[in-house]
This record gives sequence, structure tokens and C-alpha cells, in this order.
Amino acid sequence: MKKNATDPQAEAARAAATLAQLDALTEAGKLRRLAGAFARFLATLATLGHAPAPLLVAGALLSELEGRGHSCLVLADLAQDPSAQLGWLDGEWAALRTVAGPLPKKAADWRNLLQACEQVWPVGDLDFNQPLVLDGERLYLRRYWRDETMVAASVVRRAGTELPVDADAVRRWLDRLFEPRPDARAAATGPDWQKIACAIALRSELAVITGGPGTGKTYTVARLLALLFAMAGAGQAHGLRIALAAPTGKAAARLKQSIDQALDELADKLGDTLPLRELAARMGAARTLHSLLGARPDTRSFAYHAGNPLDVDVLIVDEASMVHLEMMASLLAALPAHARLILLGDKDQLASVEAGAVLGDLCAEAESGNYAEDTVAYVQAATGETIPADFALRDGGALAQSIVMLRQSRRFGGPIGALALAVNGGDSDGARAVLRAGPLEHGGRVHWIEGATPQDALALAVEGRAGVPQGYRDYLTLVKEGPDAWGGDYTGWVRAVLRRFEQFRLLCAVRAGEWGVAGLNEAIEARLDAARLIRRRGEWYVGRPVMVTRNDYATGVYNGDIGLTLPDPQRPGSLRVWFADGDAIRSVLATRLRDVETAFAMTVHKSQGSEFTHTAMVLPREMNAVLARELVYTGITRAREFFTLVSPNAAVLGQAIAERTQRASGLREALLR
Ligand SMILES: Nc1ncnc2c1ncn2[C@@H]1O[C@H](COP(=O)(O)OP(=O)(O)OP(=O)(O)O)[C@@H](O)[C@H]1O
Repeated sequence: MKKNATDPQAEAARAAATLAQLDALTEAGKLRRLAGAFARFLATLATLGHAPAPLLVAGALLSELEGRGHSCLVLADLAQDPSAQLGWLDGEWAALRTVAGPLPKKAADWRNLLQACEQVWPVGDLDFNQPLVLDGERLYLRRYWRDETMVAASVVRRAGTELPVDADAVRRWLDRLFEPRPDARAAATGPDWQKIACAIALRSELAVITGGPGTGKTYTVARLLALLFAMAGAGQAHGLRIALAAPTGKAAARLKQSIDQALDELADKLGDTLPLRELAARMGAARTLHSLLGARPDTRSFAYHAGNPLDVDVLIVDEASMVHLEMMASLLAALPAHARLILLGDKDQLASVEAGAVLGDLCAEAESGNYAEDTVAYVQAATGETIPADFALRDGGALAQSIVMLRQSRRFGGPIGALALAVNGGDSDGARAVLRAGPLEHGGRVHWIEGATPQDALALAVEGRAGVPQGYRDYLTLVKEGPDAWGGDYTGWVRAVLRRFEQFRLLCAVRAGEWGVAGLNEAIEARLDAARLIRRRGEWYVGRPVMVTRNDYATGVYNGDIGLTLPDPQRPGSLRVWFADGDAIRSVLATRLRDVETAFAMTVHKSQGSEFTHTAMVLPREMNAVLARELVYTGITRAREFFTLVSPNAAVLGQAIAERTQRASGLREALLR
């Protein structure tokens, strides 16, 4: 190791003082425990004297950022002052700098310092399996560097594989699969991006179809499946192995339902030309990614991997914005080289809870298209659609040729769509205008309770609002009536209760405090109890909605699953929790569920992949590190027909819209290499 400091004793004292300062930051709630522990671990690896204090700082911050969804530490951020990124007060960074310092002021100096440390592998040097990796001016935990490098290489390879396509045949099929668009509409809305997406997806082993809610991602992919089936020819179509997957059980069930419905409609339209119903039946259920890859209890490894690949030719993954870096790496590793991967998702939604923002990184250029000349020519031949010059002028790489953004929403044209669009575009005045015009102009579709009190939120949760009947009273009334009101049909009653519960949901931006999940769940329970809609007896009671917080392979419930607690008809006095699985329902004895929490209020993060007829979103009183445009957009787009914003402090909406989630990652750059 090249020495940075001269006096070993002074260096030892500085390292010890730095670790103590990191502990103090942990106590102050500014660092997670793991960050300090990781710095200590780095210190124990020093065989040549003591670990330099700046390395311990960088290691702790890297670990902290990983916990906040970043896949690396950008040295330029570290050089400037990471306080804002970390949500630290000025004095806190200054204090750490004083004990560990002097710290480099330039990214290049940080790089020089770190590459001299024995705990760091500078990419390209001799590799001793050091825990930290230095790639250019980014510092990684080794696992994330490996995943990011793997994802970039695999994506670029797949996107760059040009498969032979008979453009004339594609065009003939697309003309049958899609309705002709009247000229006037075509002129107003630009080319038919849905058709273009199908043609583009046929050409390589990777396709990314992104778009906001209701832009027809599922509609398009059903037609793409029919097209793949048609193009495979009579001989091979029957052998085509297609798998559907999504990050959560609910999203998987929704995908399967929508695709089945779309294929059914197509089958009616096309008659006997293609056996589409057979295709739908053969596809089997959509699965969670965990189950598809063969997750095993208590280990990060999967049954399917590069050495034992999945048995598929086409894999469709919906809600891809929720797929984190490690999962994407595992998925790509387990995919056979010849298989096609089709990712569907909304690039503007919140990124995954875990580290990485893979879909966002892949789609960084999606708005502008960046189609190369040969893509434009191919699209023209295969679809008859002309990609406008605006989307074809730039010099796009291989990945850009595999991405299509759907730009016209069929379901979201009204005020909720206008609100989502304003938020997404960073236009907080526009968002406020839509919300304030809500009750009068929009027939109550959107509504803003400004300057809300906790009582307002509770009243909304229980009763809904005028003209929009759904609140939790609705499903709980059905629960109280019991299966007798359903002619004694217990299963029919359970289905009806589950459906009604899906009508309304209260989403929170934060977990803690009276405006967070914890406080609101408690308050809503108390209010419902007082209204005699529930009778709390300890933790479990009839009507309790719960969300699973950890995968449990023994009972078959997964993180994010939502169920309702109802009496067990077989065992009077005991309770079962019922979960909807698409059209099917299943249940688990309440006492067997270990990691669950009450779900009258849930976080926007956890609501991804779900939609409710009426969605209410509660913002906290003060701006908070998790509040950002992507979160507000995701909350709004969970609403199918009605949206209510509840905010005690009107200013927070604008502040949240102004804030963008920036996840540090080297993926965008690696994709362009
Ligand atoms: N080209 C089209 N012609 C007619 N109807 C369409 C077309 N595209 C989409 N739709 C209809 O619009 C609705 C929304 O489409 P779809 O569910 O595929 O959107 P999505 O992007 O998958 O939405 P989400 O992200 O909410 O799942 C559906 O009812 C679908 O049938």
C-alpha cells in the first residue's frame, strides 16, 4: 500500500476517532448500524498499518447509500459535500471531516487515495477479491459492481443481436392484429407506437416497452405474443415456451388476467387463423420473479442460474420499474442465451425499494427515441409507420433500438391523467390548478384536502368523500353481514369482500408520525372500533387487512401480499387471512402468519403494481428525504377513477414535485460504453 499518512500512531488515532464519530452519527439516526459496522470490517482488513480514515468514511457512506437504493458512491459527490444527499446538517459532515481529515476536495484525489488502499480493487488491477471496487470515479460494494457490469453487458449483447425478420410478413400480421386508425387520429397522435413496439421487439433478444398507466403495454404485448406465435410458423409455434412474471404476486396476477383477456378478444377477431386460446392455456400462470427463479429459503441464490437456465424462449416481465439490480442480474443470468426478454413498465415510477433503478437507467433516452437509420427503415417496412424525424435524428446506440415508449394513454385522459402529467413534468402550478379545480370542474374525480387535520384523514378513510362512496366502511359492512347475506356462499362472500376492499386505499408517503403509516393505521383502527365496524381483540380481529412484510415459503405468502382476516367457517372462533390471486383466492390461518402489519394505510412504495378505484394519498406536514416527484406520480397513478390528496401543509406538494430521485449508478454510462 502506498502510504498517505506518515505517522502510524496518528493514523491509528484518526481511524479510531473516525469510527467513534460514525457511531455518534448512527446514534443520531444519520447512519444505519450496518454502515459503521462495515467501516469497522474494512479497518480489520488492514494488514499494512492502519486503515486510512478517509477510506472508513467512504466505506460507511457507501454502505449507507446502498441502504437508500444507490448502487455506488460517486466520488464527485463525496468531494463536494454529501450532506444534502444524506440529509445531514452541515455541522455533521464538518465534524466527521475534522476527525478523519484532511479529506480530498476533488474526485480525482479521492480516486488516488482509494486506489492505494488494500481494501479496494481498482478495476483492471490485480484482483485479490477486495470488498470494495473502484471503477473510474465510482466506488462500489463488490456485489453491486458485479451485478451492474453483468446487467450492462447482457443488456447490450441482447439488444445488439439482430434476429432475422420477414418484414413483409410482420406487416401483414400487424395489420390484422391492430385496428386501422382513422387518418385524422393518426395525424393528431403521431405514429402507432404500439405497432412499432411489436416490430422492434421481434428484431432482437431484448425489448423494453415503457409508458404511463393505460398506454397499452399489456394490450401491445398480447399482440406481440400472437405475432411471435404467427411468425414461428405452424411447425414451431406449439413448442414456443412463454413465461410471464412480475415482481409481486398481485402484479403477476394482473398481467395474466389482462393478457388472457386480450388474447381472448384477439381469438374472437382472428377466428381459426391462430390457436390463441391454446397459446393462453399453455402459458400457465404468471409468477413472481422469486418463484420463477426458484427462490430458496434463507439464501440469496436461486435454483435457476447461468449453469441451470430457465426453460423458456420468451420471458415477459411486467412492472419492471420494481425490479432491483440484484434481481435483474439474477434474471439475466438465468435466461438462456437464445431467449427473448420483454420488459414492460413505467420508467417514471418510483424505483425499486432495493438498490438500483434499472428500468429508469435503461430508459434514460426513451423520450427522445434515438432511432438509427436502419431501425427507421425496418419500422417503415414492418409496420408502415414513419418514425418522425424528431425521434430519429440522434445517434442512438444498440439499446435505443430496442426501446419503445408508448405515449398515448387510453384510460388516463381525464383529470387524474392531467395531474399525473403535470407532476411528471415538474409543473407544480399545473398540478395545483388541476387539484383545486377538482370538485367543480371534474365531478369529484380529483380532490385536495388542503390544510388537512388528522380528523379529515380519518373521516375520509372511514366514510370516503361526498359523491365517492368508498371508504373502509363499505367493505366492513359486507364483512359484518357475513356469508348469510350471500345465501350462505362463503367463497362468494370472501371474493366480494376482497373486491370491495380493493375499491379504496389510503397511501402514505412516510412510515413514521401521525401522517405516516404507523400513526394512521393506529388511528383508523381506533376510529373503526369506535364506529363498531371492527372489534379489536388483541392483534387479530375480523376485518383486519394485513400486508405481508417478508417472504414466507412455508405458508406461500410473499412480501407485499395483502390479505383480509375473516372467520374460519371450519373452525368456529379461529381466523383465516384471505388473499386474492387473480381470479383465485387462497387462505392461511391467521396464527401462522408471522411477518405482517395492518394495512388500512400503506406506503406508496408498497402500493406499486396495484390500482384502486379511489386512491387517497397523504403527504406529511414537513418535507422529508423520501418525498420526490416519482413518489407523488406513483401515488396518483394508483387511482383508477378517483384521487384524493390529503395534506396538512399545502407547500409540501410543490416541494416534493421539485425534488427528483437521483440514484447513483454506473449503469447508464456502462450501457453506452
Ligand atoms: N390500440 C388500442 N385500441 C383500443 N384499445 C386499446 C388500445 N391500447 C390499449 N387499449 C385499451 O386501453 C386500456 C389500457 O391498456 P393496458 O391495460 O394494456 O395499458 P397498460 O399500459 O398495460 O396499463 P397499466 O400500466 O395500468 O397496466 C385497456 O382497456 C386496453 O384494452
